[in-house]
Amino acid sequence: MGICNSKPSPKPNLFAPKDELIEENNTIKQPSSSPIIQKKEQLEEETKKKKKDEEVGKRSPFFPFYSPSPAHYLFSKKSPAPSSNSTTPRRFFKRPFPPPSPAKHIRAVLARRHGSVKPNEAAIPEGSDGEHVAGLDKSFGFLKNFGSKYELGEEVGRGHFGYTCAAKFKKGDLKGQQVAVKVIPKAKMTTAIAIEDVRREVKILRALTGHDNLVQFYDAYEDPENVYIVMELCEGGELLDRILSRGGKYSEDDAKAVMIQILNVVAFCHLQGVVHRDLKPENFLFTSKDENSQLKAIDFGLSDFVKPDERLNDIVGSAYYVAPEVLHRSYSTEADVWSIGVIAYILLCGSRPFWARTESGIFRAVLKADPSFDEPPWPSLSSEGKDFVKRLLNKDPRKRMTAAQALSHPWIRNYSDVKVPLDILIFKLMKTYMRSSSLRKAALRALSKTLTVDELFYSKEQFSLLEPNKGGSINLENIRTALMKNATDAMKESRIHEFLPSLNALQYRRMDFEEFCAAALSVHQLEALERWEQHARCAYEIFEKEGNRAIIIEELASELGLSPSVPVHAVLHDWIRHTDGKLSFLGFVKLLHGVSSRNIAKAQ
Ligand SMILES: Nc1ncnc2c1ncn2[C@@H]1O[C@H](COP(=O)(O)OP(=O)(O)OP(=O)(O)O)[C@@H](O)[C@H]1O
Ligand SMILES: [Ca+2]
Ligand SMILES: [Ca+2]
Repeated sequence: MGICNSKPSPKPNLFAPKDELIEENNTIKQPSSSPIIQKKEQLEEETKKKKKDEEVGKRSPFFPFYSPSPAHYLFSKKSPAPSSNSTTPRRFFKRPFPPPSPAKHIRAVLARRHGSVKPNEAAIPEGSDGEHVAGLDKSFGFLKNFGSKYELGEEVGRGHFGYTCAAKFKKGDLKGQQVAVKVIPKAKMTTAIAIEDVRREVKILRALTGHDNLVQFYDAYEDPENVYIVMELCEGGELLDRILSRGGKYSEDDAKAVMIQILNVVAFCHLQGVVHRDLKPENFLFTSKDENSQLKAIDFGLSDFVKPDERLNDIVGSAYYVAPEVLHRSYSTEADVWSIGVIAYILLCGSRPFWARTESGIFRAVLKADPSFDEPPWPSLSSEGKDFVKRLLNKDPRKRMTAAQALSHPWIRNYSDVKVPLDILIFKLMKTYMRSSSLRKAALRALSKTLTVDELFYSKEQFSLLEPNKGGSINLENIRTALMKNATDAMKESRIHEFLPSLNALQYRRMDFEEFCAAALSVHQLEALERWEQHARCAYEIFEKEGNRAIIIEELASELGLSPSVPVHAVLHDWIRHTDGKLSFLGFVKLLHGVSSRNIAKAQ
């Protein structure tokens, strides 16, 4: 192993069109004025004004991180009034200026969830008491005695769906102990989707709670007016506030410490089959004001369960953090990793990678523009740091690192003793591998032999998490044990059911590390590397010696499982070398990618 070991060189940086990404307006810097509190209509007004100002050559006076929806700040009791000193110091520092990201979710989603505008979905009007809307069942089966157990205190935060208060236990052993309570008014739940979202938020919190970097969930209550989600109180404020209080930038080491915690919890969620869908600095809270305080993921309000082969299609999230494939309506857990890439980019340079004044402008940038790595401070940052961010922000989800892979990236793993968690991806890859033809397995094996020691770090970690026997091999039982060990109680059954059947062949035989490297190898990810061509050439040489054999077109077609409708001679003509009837380099690379009648038909 370790035949190809050239280093990747940085990718060329293409700038976003100037009218979309206006750098000078996209940097986190200290505010020059009191908070700008904008309602949506106000904002549209101001955006228009801004455009006009620019047309006449004036520089916009607005703070760079403009927020199209400031509901959070509008209603926060603690938000400092303009030029007022009467607020608490925390608040003063907390919100001296608008947030660097739109707290709001993508407009269409909000509209749908709140039932305002969706042409083909009957929006049910709110009842006069804001609670009983015809046909909607707003009972959740949660506990009913919230008021007798807790005493609500001051508000600590607010979002689009509810507000969060500190609260205390009224009696019992825990009397006086503080918790946080997210209060979601039932009056706001005006569609079945909105109700289902709350149900799912609680279900997911309940299923996932227990991870160090996930807010501890205690219980959910309801009364005729509200749903109450009781959880641990995080007193250190949002990650967003820390970014702002540092003037927007983190040192590489400080950014790593934050990234490790974010990646850890997200890898965990993905392993459990949950995609968060709203990762942004507002949704990570510090437990205390301490510099080294632990970070916790919150707000699973847009999260969903996703099965291994399933693609989700609803456009959900917050504009600056939304992944391109979400906008294309076909996505899975990789979309969260993109959002982490956006957070990493912001942490390291203080600007957003995709910026525009309008939501559609942001979407265009996300789909088309490459973020800049040329402007300060990027030239002075480590090449590993840049490589890390670029691999999170790959527009092709198949080529993007997973959260567990990101924890294995040299930029992170050399920082401290990071424990790499079990990666959902290896189960997906192994599943595909087990279904592949013997010819493809041989090709993958050849490719895996070209991996460098560095590139094998991740596979080694994953393999050891599957706890091989003394002989260094795994079977179905090892995989079952690892899944059981890593799944939460709520998820055990579903995860086992989702993965084990496809790996059934390992009931009767074992898999050693060498084969595991081939099985758990993502050709798409390797293809994203600068040195892909080299890997492929080296692998072909190995394949020539170890796996290549003369094959006739019909046999190849049946190995590939092509349907009889595919004109095999026309399609596979170049896949076979005419001199000796063995697989050509082209055929080899195609085989590595795996083919199906469908993508062959598409390529025609
Ligand atoms: N456990 C907690 N401890 C302290 N503060 C919290 C806690 N949970 C939430 N908050 C505060 O309340 C705010 C709103 O909570 P959350 O994000 O869950 O609400 P939301 O209505 O779903 O928001 P969004 O508009 O982002 O969807 C958070 O940004 C945070 O400042
Ligand atoms: Ca939130
Ligand atoms: Ca939310």
